[in-house]
Amino acid sequence: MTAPQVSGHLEPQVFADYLARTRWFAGKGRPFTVTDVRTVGEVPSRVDDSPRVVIHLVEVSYADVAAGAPDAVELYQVPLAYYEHPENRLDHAFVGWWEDPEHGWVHAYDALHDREAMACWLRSFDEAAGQEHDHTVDPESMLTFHRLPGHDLDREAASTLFTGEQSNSSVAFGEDALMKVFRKVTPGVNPDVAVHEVLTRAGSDHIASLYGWLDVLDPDSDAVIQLAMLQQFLRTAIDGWDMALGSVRTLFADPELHANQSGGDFAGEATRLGEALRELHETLRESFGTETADAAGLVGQMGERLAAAQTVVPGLREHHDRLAAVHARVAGLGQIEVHRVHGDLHLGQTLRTSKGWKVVDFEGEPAKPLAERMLPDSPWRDVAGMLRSFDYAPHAVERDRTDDDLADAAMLRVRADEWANRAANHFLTAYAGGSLTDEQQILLDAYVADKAVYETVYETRNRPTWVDIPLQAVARIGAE
Ligand SMILES: Nc1ncnc2c1ncn2[C@@H]1O[C@H](COP(=O)(O)OP(=O)(O)O)[C@@H](O)[C@H]1O
Ligand SMILES: O=P(O)(O)O[C@H]1O[C@H](CO)[C@@H](O[C@H]2O[C@H](CO)[C@@H](O)[C@H](O)[C@H]2O)[C@H](O)[C@H]1O
Repeated sequence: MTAPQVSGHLEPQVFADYLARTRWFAGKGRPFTVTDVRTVGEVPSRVDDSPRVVIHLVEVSYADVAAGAPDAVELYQVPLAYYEHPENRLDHAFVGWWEDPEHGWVHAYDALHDREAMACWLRSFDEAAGQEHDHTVDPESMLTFHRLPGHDLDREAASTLFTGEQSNSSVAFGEDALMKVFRKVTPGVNPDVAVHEVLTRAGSDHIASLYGWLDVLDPDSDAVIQLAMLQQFLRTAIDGWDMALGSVRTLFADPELHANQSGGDFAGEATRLGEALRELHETLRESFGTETADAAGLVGQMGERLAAAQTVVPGLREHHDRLAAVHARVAGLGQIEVHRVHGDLHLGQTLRTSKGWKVVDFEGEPAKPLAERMLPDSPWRDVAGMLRSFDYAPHAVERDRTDDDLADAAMLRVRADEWANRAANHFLTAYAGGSLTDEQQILLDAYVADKAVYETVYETRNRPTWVDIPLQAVARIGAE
């Protein structure tokens, strides 16, 4: 079976120009060329007046690394809505136009911005229901819409594209469902889909249930590529990061009060978050099983990560010995338990709903290769991620302040530490069911160090003005 060809002139430069304008393209700071544009399928279920919705995979090659390096080539998904005439309402999502010998003039727009195009997508998911859980809607295009049983979609729901800071693109369908379209795609299973499928089947209370996903058999790699995921829309949920910032702002508004006296005290939520993570890890253990890993190997990996990070963030060098000493204590633990974990947990990946805390986005750290993100790891990696987030929240509020009253700033620094320590203590006690054992503390300290090092690289590359937050944390590690 061959992929359907869109004839005409799909100029790579059209896609290069568009990628450079998007939030989600991760190669904006690098010298890149679009080296291939593949058409992998057309979303079916059109009705009168709907556009053709054609899914393209755009291959991007980078000139700043040697050919063959892991990050020398990336693949991005760009679904386009094809119209015969210009659609002025979609000017902001215009990608390009060309003359197609078969279909005449094509005016192409990013399909995620277009309600007509998204309606085709939703209908395709809806039509996949009732076929056990797996139904090839259009064998010609090799696109497969999968559905899990248990939820009837609202077929008429209108789409709204999320506008937040995201590495992928999310579209809400009314109040019913949320579709995440993966932008940077990799042949093979996407961990977000895989983990959500298992946790949904296990009935976990701490995730948004998976309703379905879309994949395609890519003729070039001869592998399945997962393109999108449809899940429960937690429409009334509040982002954990926003909640934490709100709590800190309330504390800072009246710095005479201690964190435990503040009206916005976060301790109760931190406790509930700790309980939620404990239950989530239990379900992950039961569903995926556990293994043991050699602690010395872990120390080696952390050391390699630190060495690589120092080339990006030279300011880490002066902290190397203290960080390495914190890592080294893990070696004495022999074998440690590992299993499937979240892998990149922070407050921005948690949502507070009326039914408790939910965790989203199981893709792992975006910078890691897919194969590495699928490996089992210690649950203390997730715990450490949350502790780092508790440190970030007050410092993020502090850095936004314009008030230069020094006495006040010193007081706020005390309150910032108080807030972070209080949240961490409540979270840890709830997670561990009491005090940590020596072994748990050693693992936690090492993962906190490892995460802070990762963050210095992440911030240097993505938000250089934030890098002081993890650098200050690194300076404290092993020094107390
Ligand atoms: N099921 C959901 N219901 C409501 N909001 C969600 C849901 N899943 C994610 N979100 C919101 O969308 C944002 C982006 O989701 P995320 O999965 O982290 O995307 P990305 O992979 O692009 O970072 C999250 O920060 C969260 O606020
Ligand atoms: O959400 P992503 O999977 O894209 O995670 C990446 O971006 C996060 C920032 O959006 C980054 O998190 C860091 O900043 C957070 C505050 O914005 C803070 O709460 C986290 O503790 C801190 O690590 C994350 O590391 C990165 O992988």
